[in-house]
Amino acid sequence: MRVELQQIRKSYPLPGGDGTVAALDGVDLVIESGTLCILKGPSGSGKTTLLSVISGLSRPTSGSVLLDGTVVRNPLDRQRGMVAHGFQEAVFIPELTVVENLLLPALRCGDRLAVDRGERLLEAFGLGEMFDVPPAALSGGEKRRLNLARSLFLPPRLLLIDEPAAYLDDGWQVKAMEMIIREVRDARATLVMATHTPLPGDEGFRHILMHKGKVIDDGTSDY
Ligand SMILES: Nc1ncnc2c1ncn2[C@@H]1O[C@H](COP(=O)(O)OP(=O)(O)OP(=O)(O)O)[C@@H](O)[C@H]1O
Repeated sequence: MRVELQQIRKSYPLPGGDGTVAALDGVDLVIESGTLCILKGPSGSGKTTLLSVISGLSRPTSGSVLLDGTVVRNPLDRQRGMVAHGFQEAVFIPELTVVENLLLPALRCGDRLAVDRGERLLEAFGLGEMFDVPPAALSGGEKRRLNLARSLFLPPRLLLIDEPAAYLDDGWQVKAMEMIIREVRDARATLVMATHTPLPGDEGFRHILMHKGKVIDDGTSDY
């Protein structure tokens, strides 16, 4: 999926209602379909906000988001375009088990192939013994792995991940990155991952650098 951002601004009210802070300050960016990107920049530079705006979880104050050339205005438009995200703080349904949380999109159709794929993904993310426990019983790293598995379950055309390494030990950082890259390449999807630390296996990625709400290097010159 091709992503195009035109003059995106996002402001938040300052605490106390005295003015606003510009989390995004006029971002123009084009990411061609199938590109694997790292979004870098210091804490507070706007990486999470940018991912939220692309995913539709947050509306820009002004500017346009185009997916495959079409302006999108709400999360449902994105669902049709298969946008998935693995943000740091995952929300799971507490009454459902781990495997049910992952399979939720397939439960209604009961498609056996989808169920097999979901179970394989959970096993690949080291959750093979955890199918039937509630998400509350998982550790921080296990929850993170469930969240990543869930973001890959319906092969996305655009995958947005905030801090993929968060809560993962070194071994799982490497394995999770391998899995993400393999699935994204198989699906010929576009990948944007925000991080301020180098990620294992990110060689050959396009590196986009943010600073104070702006893209200061879009990574096309050395890509
Ligand atoms: N909901 C919010 N309300 C008010 N200000 C916000 C909100 N979300 C983000 N901000 C502000 O917008 C700016 C950009 O934040 P953002 O979380 O996008 O940065 P980031 O680059 O992802 O940072 P980090 O690497 O620490 O996660 C920061 O100044 C932050 O304080």
